[in-house]
Amino acid sequence: MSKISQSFTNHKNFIAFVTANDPDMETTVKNVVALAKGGADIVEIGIPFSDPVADGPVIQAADLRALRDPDLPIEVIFTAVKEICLQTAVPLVFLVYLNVVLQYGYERFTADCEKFGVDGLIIPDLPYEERGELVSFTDKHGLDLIPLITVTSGERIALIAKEATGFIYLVSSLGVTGTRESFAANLAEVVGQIKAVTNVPVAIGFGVHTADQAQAMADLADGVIIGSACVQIVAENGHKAPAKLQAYAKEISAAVDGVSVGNAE
Ligand SMILES: O=P(O)(O)OC[C@@H](O)[C@@H](O)c1c[nH]c2ccccc12
Repeated sequence: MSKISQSFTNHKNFIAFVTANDPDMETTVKNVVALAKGGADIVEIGIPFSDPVADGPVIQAADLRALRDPDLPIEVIFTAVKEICLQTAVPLVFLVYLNVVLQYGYERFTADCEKFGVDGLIIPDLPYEERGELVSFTDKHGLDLIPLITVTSGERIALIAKEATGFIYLVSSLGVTGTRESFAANLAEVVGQIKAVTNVPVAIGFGVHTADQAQAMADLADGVIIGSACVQIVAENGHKAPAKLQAYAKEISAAVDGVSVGNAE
């Protein structure tokens, strides 16, 4: 069992997201460590990208801040990962657009993930049909390739779920990342469809920001993912973000931990 799926054993997960190099790499390292200290069970690190099509305004703005230095080499992000791993054992996932991985090269990218301590990848613009080639490399290097499932995918749900490792990222509602007040009405039903074909844990993301919402999502599934709300804390607090993120993670993980594991099984 992978380090990522293991983290769901007997326990609902809070998965946090921050963009790398926002506002700088040193703060990113501190932010990830602070989220883990506050109780985040997994941390997603976003690799900044010039055309983040799945992202709403908050994460787009973070990408712009991170890319003010347009030649940010991926190597710098790998070095930061190594630094993070010296300070915390929290599983790490890269949220990365396909073009970045293609440019760096499938073998080199996945080998470096293994070498520096990344446990999984989420590639929002990688279509299910095109994951085959990459899977041979993620398998070779012990990485989970975490698929996104949307509530509209109908019969595709079973197809995608069956191949998943690590966890399944269930997108709470159509559109781009960013905080919301309501979610697709049939989330429980979709979780049921996924559970019918796989034991891989399901975490729900897109739009969640309050402790109450996090609790409701953890109640429906095995975990909850929060991105834009964390990134907004970074935007508002800059170098002082680590302490604020730690406090926020503490509040969210208390809400998520309060949900008993029997749900959504
Ligand atoms: O920002 P939100 O609405 O809390 O959603 C999580 C999300 O930020 C994170 O998982 C993510 C960041 N960029 C993405 C692109 C596609 C899918 C998911 C993501």
